[in-house]
Amino acid sequence: ACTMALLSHINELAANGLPAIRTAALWVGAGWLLAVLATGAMSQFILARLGGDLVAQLRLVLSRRFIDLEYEKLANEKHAIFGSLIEDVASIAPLVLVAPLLAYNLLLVALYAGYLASVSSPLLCILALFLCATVAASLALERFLRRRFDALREANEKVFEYFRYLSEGKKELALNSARARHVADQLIRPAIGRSRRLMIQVHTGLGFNEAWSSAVIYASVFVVVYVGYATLALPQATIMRFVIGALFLSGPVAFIVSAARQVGVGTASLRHLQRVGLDLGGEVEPSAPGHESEGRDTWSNMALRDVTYAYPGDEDGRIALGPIDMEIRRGELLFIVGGNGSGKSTLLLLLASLLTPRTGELLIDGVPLDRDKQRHRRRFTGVFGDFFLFPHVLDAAGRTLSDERIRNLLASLGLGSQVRVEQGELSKLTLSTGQRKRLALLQCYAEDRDIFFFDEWAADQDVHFRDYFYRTLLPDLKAQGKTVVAITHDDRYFGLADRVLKLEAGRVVSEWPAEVIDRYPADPARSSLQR
Ligand SMILES: Nc1ncnc2c1ncn2[C@@H]1O[C@H](COP(=O)(O)OP(=O)(O)OP(=O)(O)O)[C@@H](O)[C@H]1O
Repeated sequence: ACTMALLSHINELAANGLPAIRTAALWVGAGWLLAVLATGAMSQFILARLGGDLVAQLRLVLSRRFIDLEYEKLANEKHAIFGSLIEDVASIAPLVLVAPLLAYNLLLVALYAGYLASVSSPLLCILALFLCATVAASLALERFLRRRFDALREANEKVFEYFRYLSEGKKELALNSARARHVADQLIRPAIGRSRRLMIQVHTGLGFNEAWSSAVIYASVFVVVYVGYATLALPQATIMRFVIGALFLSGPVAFIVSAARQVGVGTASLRHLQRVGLDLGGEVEPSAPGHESEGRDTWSNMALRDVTYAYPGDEDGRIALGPIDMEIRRGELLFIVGGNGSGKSTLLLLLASLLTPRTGELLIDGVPLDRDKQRHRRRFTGVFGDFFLFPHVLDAAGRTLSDERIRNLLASLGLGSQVRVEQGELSKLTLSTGQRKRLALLQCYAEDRDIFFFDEWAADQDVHFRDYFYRTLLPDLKAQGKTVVAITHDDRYFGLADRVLKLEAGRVVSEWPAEVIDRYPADPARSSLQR
């Protein structure tokens, strides 16, 4: 409104010349200018706040969606999803920020159009024809470029995947210059080349659109002047007022056209997020409440019946596990053994309901686990083969463990002198692989859930600590009533288990009960076992 008033004042002076009291015209002009400045600054402040709020909300929603995303989805689209964390958030943020500015500029266009209608409706019709041509061309270009934007998004994903090779394979690349050259020349260079080509195509299209739009605006002003004099025989003052107004209008129109850039990149990222299962729509529900009040969990038997599993990423649909029938009894110490690729880790993920069986079902005390997977998952704590360490030590309810308790655990795991703790946060996670596994074990003790699982936990431990793990820690857990499922290749400790389940090519080939394990293998240390 202030800009409109300033425009009207300028037009008045341009058409009629200065009034008798010249200083009055000056003060009125200065007043409107100040008003434009003040309201402009205020609206920018409001827009900045709105933009900041929108970006914060976007980040919150995305992080919540990542947390809610099923592991199964993530496991098979790791690169795509990590790419989303980096690229999509970066390109959706400007899209979100541009939205209020678009609204603001659309409002300005509507106001200027209203003003121009009051000057001359026939001239506004001519201008509108040109603007419609610009909008139609922009929309057609958007449709044309949409596939290229998606292709650019995919090409960037490939580049990020190869960048990961650089950071995660740094040691291997430093040792092997031939591989480093292969990664640089055969992988990264072509991927960057493809991304560059697409980027040039997309941005040339957008640049052409911007150049076309400003040419159309100038053409429209030219035609307005020409038709105004030649055909409509309008007075000079009307044509001048209209031309000045049209030039004011060209600013917001140019902004709207140039916003197509952010909109194109941002919407390609939105489509990518949807493709990988991260829909930004809907509300962010508050975090699931603690489960301290759930009461005692009384399960006594957990079974897989006729279960098969095939990884979705596996194109030939190869069955990774099954058909399999097995059970876990509450309070037992179960070892799962078998060769590489026999399905041990997959079995563990199915038991914890992190993977969903393709056929068959998981039964808890004979009842199929259909709903409330979260509740079932809360029964488990453990160390995966590819575990991740968090610095904060939390109990099962998500409360920080006391520093004193953590220090005791660190000391019992032989890490007292290496890792310090302050307000439940470990000072250091960059340790040797074996030591990091001990920290992962510490987290399990902190969580203290019903079922402890270990995926070849002891493989990286020294002889002393491995012995301590099998002969002291596991029996202690069992004595506390915990159920322990351990994947292991350490056959000299098989005798400690209640049962040993052997897998081969995804199937259970043998199950040794305690009596048989007692005779196998011959272990001189067995005599010292409690059993
Ligand atoms: N993410 C995956 N995508 C496709 N196939 C997979 C995936 N993870 C495992 N597999 C396949 O599933 C089968 C079982 O794998 P799993 O990791 O369960 O074996 P494992 O017994 O734990 O092996 P290891 O002793 O080497 O850890 C294997 O044939 C493996 O190739």
